[in-house]
Amino acid sequence: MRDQYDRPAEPAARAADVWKVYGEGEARVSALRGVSVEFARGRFTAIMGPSGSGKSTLMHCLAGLDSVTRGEVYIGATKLTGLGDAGLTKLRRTQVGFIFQQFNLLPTLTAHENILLPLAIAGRKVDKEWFRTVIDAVGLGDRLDHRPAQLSGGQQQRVACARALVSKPEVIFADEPTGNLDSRTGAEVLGFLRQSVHDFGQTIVMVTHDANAASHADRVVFLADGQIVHDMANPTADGVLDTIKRITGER
Ligand SMILES: Nc1ncnc2c1ncn2[C@@H]1O[C@H](COP(=O)(O)OP(=O)(O)OP(=O)(O)O)[C@@H](O)[C@H]1O
Repeated sequence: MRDQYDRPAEPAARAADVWKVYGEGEARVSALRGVSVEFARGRFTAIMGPSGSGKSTLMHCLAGLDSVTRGEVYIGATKLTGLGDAGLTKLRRTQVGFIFQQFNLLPTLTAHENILLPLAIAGRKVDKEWFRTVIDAVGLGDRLDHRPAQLSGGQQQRVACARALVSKPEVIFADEPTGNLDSRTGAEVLGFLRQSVHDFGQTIVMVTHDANAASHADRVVFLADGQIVHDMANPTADGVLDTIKRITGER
């Protein structure tokens, strides 16, 4: 079945009763305790919660960067749990895009080369028209030959956004994408992420501590102590702040 945008109807990513336990004995930590959540296609979702609530663990499990102790994870129709290392590597290369707080660009490569690196590694052909569309959207046309050190933080993060988008992944996972940017530049990057959801139907899941950043999303999922404690549609910064205060107060 497909939806009105001709996208498959299943969620872009899904966790079903996921548990993640680190360590043993005295050092045992249950970072995720029975998390079930679906991320609809073409939506921008923020994950929030106090420090240590399991946000990064959930993102890493969803992206196939970490294994789950119990439960199941899907990217599109692909079940990650049970895929071997080779299968997971292929999935991460073809179906998942990443945006990190520290940009994670290779310093010796130009913006152009950085953007195309994941496709080169995966041995995939470049769709030139799509590449142009992405470059125009992030507004990097005149910076493509620059190396990261010759770009501002905001420009570097836009290169990272283009790198994530160019392979048309099922989901882009963004880990504190504005954490290293001032508020104006951060807002530009968030505006661009929002636009890629609206214009290209991209699915984005973003971990953030910033209520203002979360208010750019369609939905905010709140974690506390490894469990989902609240799910908010059409968030406002004030609504997000109130919820965070309530969750922190209840702990
Ligand atoms: N590799 C690991 N080994 C042992 N414990 C871990 C490991 N990774 C995370 N944890 C623990 O799991 C819990 C959840 O951590 P996680 O990093 O997912 O939280 P978070 O919400 O992303 O926190 P923050 O906002 O501080 O980044 C914490 O108690 C943390 O100490």
